[in-house]
Amino acid sequence: MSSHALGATTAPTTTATVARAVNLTKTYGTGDTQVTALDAVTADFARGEFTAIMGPSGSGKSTLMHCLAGLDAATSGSVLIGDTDLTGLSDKQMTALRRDRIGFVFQAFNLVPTLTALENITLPLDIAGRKADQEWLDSVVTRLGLRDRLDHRPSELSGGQQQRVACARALAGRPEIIFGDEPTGNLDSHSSGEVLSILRAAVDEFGQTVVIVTHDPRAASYADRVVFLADGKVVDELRDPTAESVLDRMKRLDTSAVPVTEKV
Ligand SMILES: Nc1ncnc2c1ncn2[C@@H]1O[C@H](COP(=O)(O)OP(=O)(O)OP(=O)(O)O)[C@@H](O)[C@H]1O
Repeated sequence: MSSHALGATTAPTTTATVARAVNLTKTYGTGDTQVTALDAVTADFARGEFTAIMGPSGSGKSTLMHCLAGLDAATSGSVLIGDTDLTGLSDKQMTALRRDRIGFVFQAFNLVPTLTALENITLPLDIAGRKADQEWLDSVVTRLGLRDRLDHRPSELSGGQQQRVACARALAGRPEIIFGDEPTGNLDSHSSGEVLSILRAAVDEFGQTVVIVTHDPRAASYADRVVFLADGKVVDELRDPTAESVLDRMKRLDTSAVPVTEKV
């Protein structure tokens, strides 16, 4: 690993908060069928921190992540990535922001089947017309154990290897923040552990900021902080989680819990 990569900070902005949701509300539908997916959520995500978002099914986890990542627009409230308020950005500006400043890891890997692992990793940079920082790319590929897999197509890789390629793709452009929507949802426990260790290392060794949605207390235990949602509200937060402490909070998570948005 090059000293270039170790301890590198990647975010060009000056604030310690990389992503911020302020009073974020998202409703679907109207009238009797209206659903409030997010109910005035305020949450900060600090640079160099790994956060897991948890909560019962339907509590708004994916909606929150999609709004934070500029994949979905909130009904009211705002989202900031660094110093940029996403509210009011044009589609073109939003596309450029997602491409240049955000990395994604999805449950379904989302690799292009006809491209090699290396071509998949550099695809977002190629589309953006940006040249890969070769030293950075080398350290990411080595750290993720993909050096001898770069010529393989996704169908020639295991699920865990495919997700490692997706992690490398997310890291390649040195984004300000990486979002993972159940990134281990399709993996066995061994491959899950590998991918989570990589996301952990991205924070510890590369200075990245990572936010994942997960249902798995063991996955959440890799994070520095767990934010719990229920009924579209932030209802709890846990620092330095263990699988046991997360499971315990999940059991106690009651939809009537008092929101503690001010803590987040
Ligand atoms: N496109 C949509 N149209 C209507 N309602 C939606 C839509 N997307 C989400 N919802 C509703 O918003 C609420 C929050 O959904 P969301 O997917 O964010 O929850 P979640 O916590 O991620 O759930 P899960 O753990 O099951 O994935 C749910 O009641 C859901 O039914």
